[in-house]
Amino acid sequence: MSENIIEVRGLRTQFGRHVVHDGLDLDLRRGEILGVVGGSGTGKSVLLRTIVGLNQPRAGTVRVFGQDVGALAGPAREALERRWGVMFQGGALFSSLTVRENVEVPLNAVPDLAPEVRQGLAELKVSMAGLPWNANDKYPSDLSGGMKKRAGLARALALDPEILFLDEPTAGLDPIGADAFDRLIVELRDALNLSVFLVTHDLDTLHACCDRIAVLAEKKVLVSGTMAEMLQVDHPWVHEYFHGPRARAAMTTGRAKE
Ligand SMILES: Nc1ncnc2c1ncn2[C@@H]1O[C@H](COP(=O)(O)OP(=O)(O)OP(=O)(O)O)[C@@H](O)[C@H]1O
Repeated sequence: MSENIIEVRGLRTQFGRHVVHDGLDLDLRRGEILGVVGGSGTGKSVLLRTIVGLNQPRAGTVRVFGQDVGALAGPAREALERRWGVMFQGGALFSSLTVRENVEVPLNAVPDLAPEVRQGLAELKVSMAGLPWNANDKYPSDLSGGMKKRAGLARALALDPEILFLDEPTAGLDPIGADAFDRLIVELRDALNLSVFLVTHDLDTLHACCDRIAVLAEKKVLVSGTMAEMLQVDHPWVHEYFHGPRARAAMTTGRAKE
């Protein structure tokens, strides 16, 4: 079995009196694409943000590459953070910067990088994310939703991460755009040896991309496993999710064949 590169144990997160996670355990294995699903508000995005250290848990540990994220500070924490890239919902781009400049932002942290090298690296990532050359000089307001997501992906790839976190990458895309994005995720994983933590509601993405699925419910990861294993789970929400009409459509037709 592959090594766990993320291990979340006994995680508790809460905002005021609202407990989002309680006793949550989760693993991400090296090289896999893990789909994280769950009803609205079950804490998928909060889990992503907690793993990357943007949200402070009340209890539990998050270990990435064997290191306790919460216990690291300063240069050690920055070095760990350079090993992952995050694509937030909607791309979370700086509106006053062009696409290339957005992708250059993480590269600014690399010491002694000549401006033309930084620019060239940013352009390479823009192209790897499947954007045309002329997208480099565009501002986020000039981009379609799908292009914004690709620009966000390019920025997440800027520092050659080993782990890619994707928050609802296909939300709001048309079926053809979403299918292309699914294929891009798999191609990038294969080409760059990435491990991918992918928050999604998209059943087609689960079928097309994910090696394993983790279901968030009842404040924890209720079950995790392959799609075949999910289909055997008889918890009411899990059963409805994986056997409902949309699930049947995703299983029998798939977006690519629509
Ligand atoms: N900064 C915050 N302050 C207070 N509450 C928050 C904060 N961030 C998230 N929450 C709450 O935590 C819960 C989980 O939010 P989260 O965005 O993780 O859900 P989700 O599973 O990603 O939902 P969706 O599928 O709708 O995007 C929600 O009830 C949300 O309102």
